[in-house]
Amino acid sequence: MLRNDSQINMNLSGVFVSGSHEDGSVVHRLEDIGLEVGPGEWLNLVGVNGSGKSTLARLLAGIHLVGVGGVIERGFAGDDVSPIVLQQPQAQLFGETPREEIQFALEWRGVEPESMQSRIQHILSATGLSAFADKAWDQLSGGQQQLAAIAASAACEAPLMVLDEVTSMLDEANRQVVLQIVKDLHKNGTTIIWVTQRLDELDPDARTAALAGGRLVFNGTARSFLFGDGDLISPCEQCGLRLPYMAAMAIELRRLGRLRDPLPVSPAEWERALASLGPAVVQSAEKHGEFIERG
Ligand SMILES: Nc1ncnc2c1ncn2[C@@H]1O[C@H](COP(=O)(O)OP(=O)(O)OP(=O)(O)O)[C@@H](O)[C@H]1O
Repeated sequence: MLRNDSQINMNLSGVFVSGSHEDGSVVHRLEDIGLEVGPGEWLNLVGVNGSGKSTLARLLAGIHLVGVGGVIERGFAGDDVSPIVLQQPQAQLFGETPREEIQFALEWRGVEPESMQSRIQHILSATGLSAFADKAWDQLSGGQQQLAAIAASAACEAPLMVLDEVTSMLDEANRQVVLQIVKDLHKNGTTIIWVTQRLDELDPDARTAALAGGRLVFNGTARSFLFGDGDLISPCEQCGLRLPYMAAMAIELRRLGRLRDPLPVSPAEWERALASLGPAVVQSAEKHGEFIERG
């Protein structure tokens, strides 16, 4: 394991990233970001398109960006660039096959040759890529290439891993595979930065930071991001994001006096909440059933 034992938080203060458009006008990709990330945390990054999620994700991974200013202390994550998986895997593949990709990642992290083969086999099998391990990229689908990029990053077992909308091109089965791998890494102490547009996949208690126009506009739990603290318009809606169907239903049921705070978010919480409601509500929820079935 290459984990850094340091317990020092990662800390960003007054961070900005500015650039310029082709016509020379200045664009602020990030402005005045103050954010702390502790070792072992899971931090969701959310926001509409162009709000600055990918820029912040790259900064947190330790990638140097042109036009950056402010204070960035990487604490437990150390000085090395952390494994980062992007939405478009093609942009980051170095090897010619999934096996090579994973091997390159392990070599980059300085893993001893003796443990390399077992780690490669383990992650190939966990991602369901064993049968495709030695195929060239042009024989693999976009989703399989994405899985290979995730496998290579996960195999590193680094103190921090950044995933930028990595499930957007995966089918439901592979999305679940990836979520499980990342959850297992998190359980073993890896800090996770999870950029997502899928608000229905947020764990209710996971810290969630929301960006709007390059600024950090919310930093709290996913539950309070979705429902607010008695606000008329929830932080989620204030950011211009649409509430997931189930969250909107929970708010409506609260308005009707059928549910009380804390409102349910996870499938397990919904099962408990639905048990206390009448069959009409349950049928309506089941019509939008994927969420319930995942429980
Ligand atoms: N290389 C770049 N140079 C200059 N401006 C950039 C560059 N990359 C992104 N931007 C601008 O910075 C802002 C934030 O972009 P970023 O990709 O971080 O947003 P995002 O929230 O990840 O968007 P999306 O959800 O569409 O991926 C946008 O206004 C974008 O146009």
